[in-house]
Amino acid sequence: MSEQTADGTESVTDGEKRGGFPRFRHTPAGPDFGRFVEAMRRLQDLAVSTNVPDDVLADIATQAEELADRLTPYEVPEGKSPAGSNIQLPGRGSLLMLPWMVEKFDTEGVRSTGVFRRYHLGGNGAAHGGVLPLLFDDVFGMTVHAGGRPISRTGYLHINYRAITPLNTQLVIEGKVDRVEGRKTFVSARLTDLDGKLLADGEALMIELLPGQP
Ligand SMILES: CCCCCCCCCCCCCC(=O)SCCNC(=O)CCNC(=O)[C@H](O)C(C)(C)COP(=O)(O)OP(=O)(O)OC[C@H]1O[C@@H](n2cnc3c(N)ncnc32)[C@H](O)[C@@H]1OP(=O)(O)O
Repeated sequence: MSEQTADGTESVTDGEKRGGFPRFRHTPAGPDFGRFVEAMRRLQDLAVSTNVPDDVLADIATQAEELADRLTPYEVPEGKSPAGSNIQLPGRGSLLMLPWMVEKFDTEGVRSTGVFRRYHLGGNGAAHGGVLPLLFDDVFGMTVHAGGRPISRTGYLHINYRAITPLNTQLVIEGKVDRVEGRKTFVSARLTDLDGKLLADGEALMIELLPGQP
């Protein structure tokens, strides 16, 4: 059973095993949303890879402020933006997520492919170590969802960095459910290059939320 709330989400009763999570409706991305997100990603890449003369930067900063001012009137609550729920877009349309494409999403697991970009640089051409847990955690969340398990939160996340993760190189991550024990879903994933070389692997415990848990 669920109830409609004022902001259009549905609050869900205990029996639906969603903890305190509201049920959000999918917000479809319009025809230019993917283009917008990719343009923002280019800006992120350039923001960390350019050294702009002061006089030019003053003008660019003004333009960036103007762009933010144009977007501000359209702010919406969590779950009401196209960002995050459009699986046909890189990173499901979320600027936070790696711009990877989901190629497989079913009870056997999740497979996603893509590249780490300049924005994700750690040092000496390799991806920042902190970006990999973001990728793994998101794949684990999708793996739980694709596996038909209830809304869960990450209890722990363990990553083994097996080799340097290169930028601008097509890579693959595959996640699967290993076992289920009551509220606990144990998941694992492997990040490889297209030749199958293992770059990182990880495992996590995803815990089903109890009624009312945030
Ligand atoms: C197209 C659309 C697709 C959309 C896809 C969506 C993708 C979204 C992707 C986003 C995904 C992002 C996801 C995110 O990033 S979620 C954000 C990161 N995670 C959190 O913020 C979680 C914070 N923690 C909590 O909220 C609570 O601790 C929870 C709710 C998780 C459990 O607190 P609760 O009080 O309810 O439970 P419990 O403490 O009785 O424990 C229960 C059981 O678990 C065992 N246990 C607990 N912790 C550990 C541990 N560290 N190692 C080993 N075991 C552990 C414990 O022993 C017990 O076992 P047992 O005694 O029963 O055997």
